[in-house]
Amino acid sequence: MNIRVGQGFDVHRWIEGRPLMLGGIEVPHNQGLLGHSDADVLLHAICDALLGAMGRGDIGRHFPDNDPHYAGIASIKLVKHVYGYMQEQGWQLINLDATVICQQPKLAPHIPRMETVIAAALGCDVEQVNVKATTTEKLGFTGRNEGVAAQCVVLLQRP
Ligand SMILES: Nc1ccn([C@@H]2O[C@H](COP(=O)(O)O)[C@@H](O)[C@H]2O)c(=O)n1
Ligand SMILES: C[C@@]1(CO)OP(=O)(O)OP(=O)(O)OC[C@H]1O
Repeated sequence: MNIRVGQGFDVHRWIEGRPLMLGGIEVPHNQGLLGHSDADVLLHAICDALLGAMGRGDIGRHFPDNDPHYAGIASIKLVKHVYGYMQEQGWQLINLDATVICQQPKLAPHIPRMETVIAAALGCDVEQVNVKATTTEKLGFTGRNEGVAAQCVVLLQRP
């Protein structure tokens, strides 16, 4: 049995006039995040954690941010693509634990739906997926509402 850990981290800046996509769902808010894709910072951290565990680089290597094909793309499609690599190489998710770091909005009410969408994209049970949220107590760039950060740790196994 081969077991490997992976971690991912990403940051996107707040911007007016875009929907806020987080964890594959639209969270009602007066701002969204800037990015080449839909800027779903949580899903990007998840992609990087999975790619890291597999030893396959990072999200920008697979989905370059200067490729028009990925302009505005729903990041859940990128997660599904990464899941395709996992299947090709025989990797199974043991568990995924992620944290979204932002001062606002309050994410707790939306987290169960994010976990359901993420688990569906990764072909696993929702019990294998845990999403958390924290503020930074108004400190730093997240505390000043300049952007949102996310981090993720995954454990994969290959029988
Ligand atoms: N954007 C956020 C941030 C936090 N939460 C929830 O509030 C709890 C307390 O957060 P602190 O940063 O004050 O420790 C946290 O554990 C989350 O449950 C949230 O929903 N959305
Ligand atoms: C998701 C991708 C897709 O082009 O673009 P962005 O939305 O800019 O996101 P980022 O985390 O900066 O870079 C990764 C890219 O792969």
